[in-house]
Amino acid sequence: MFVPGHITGFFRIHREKDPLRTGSTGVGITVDKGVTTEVRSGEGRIYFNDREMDLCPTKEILNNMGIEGYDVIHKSQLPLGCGLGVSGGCALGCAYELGRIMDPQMNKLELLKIAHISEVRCGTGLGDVMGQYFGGFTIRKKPGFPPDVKKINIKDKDRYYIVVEILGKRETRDVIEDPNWIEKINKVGDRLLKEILKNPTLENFMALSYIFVKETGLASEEILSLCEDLSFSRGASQAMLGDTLFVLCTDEEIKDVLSVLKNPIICRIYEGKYG
Ligand SMILES: Nc1ncnc2c1ncn2[C@@H]1O[C@H](COP(=O)(O)OP(=O)(O)OP(=O)(O)O)[C@@H](O)[C@H]1O
Ligand SMILES: CC(C)(CO)[C@@H](O)C(=O)[O-]
Repeated sequence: MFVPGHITGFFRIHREKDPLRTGSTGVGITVDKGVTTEVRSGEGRIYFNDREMDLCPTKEILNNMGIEGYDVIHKSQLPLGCGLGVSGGCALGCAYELGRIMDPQMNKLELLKIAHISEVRCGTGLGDVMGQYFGGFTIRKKPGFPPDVKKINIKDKDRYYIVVEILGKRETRDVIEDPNWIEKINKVGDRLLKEILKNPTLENFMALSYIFVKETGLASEEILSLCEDLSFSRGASQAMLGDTLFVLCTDEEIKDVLSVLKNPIICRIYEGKYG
């Protein structure tokens, strides 16, 4: 099954003892590049782009669902650890494929729940699977489970591109479990969430995402400087939580956007839903 990549522009961390109540509020968007997951009879091995790997969320789901005798095969168009929600895509894909084997009638929200818990336990995500489940441009109004997600209709979706440039890797866990970062993220994230709800447009999402990375200090100098160079586009910011730039632009702007970047990945907005 294909699960799209997900980019969070800004967020707030909510941490509780119960992993179901732990999560993030915030805003993100799914793109048409992502992860495809298959399961085959095997010995519980996990493969990511043909490499055997102990990928924490996938392993957690295999253990949680207590299903034996299968290997999980992830093929991803995007790398892990770059703020593109790839670990969440692996988690949701794995839960769905195992669910299909265990009980084809299994409630999809139950599978989303299993994927969310695995992301929280591994420290690899707080809200990506929610955005991936609903698809498109989403505002996560409440953290964790059950999801309270507002899906925003995008007028003229096909006019837009999301262009991504990966500059490096960053482990999500190093940020979301650090009290100093949590304090900064939550202060700014709370305020911006109120702002987006007043005017939930893609352009406002990009503008607020840029304010978020500037005010929290999460962006590198290189990314901030690229964002300045891309000010002619519909907006540019850093994908949470990676050393990755993302840009919103239209057909008319894309040529100039690409001329600023070295290794751009050109994506479209993906609005498919899994529920
Ligand atoms: N070779 C590897 N073997 C095992 N685990 C790996 C390997 N490479 C990466 N990982 C794991 O993959 C996970 C990547 O999670 P992370 O949340 O940082 O990335 P992401 O989901 O792609 O991005 P984000 O959550 O920021 O959108 C981490 O748990 C990391 O330890
Ligand atoms: C924590 C996070 C930014 C990591 O990708 C994401 O899971 C989110 O928005 O909750």
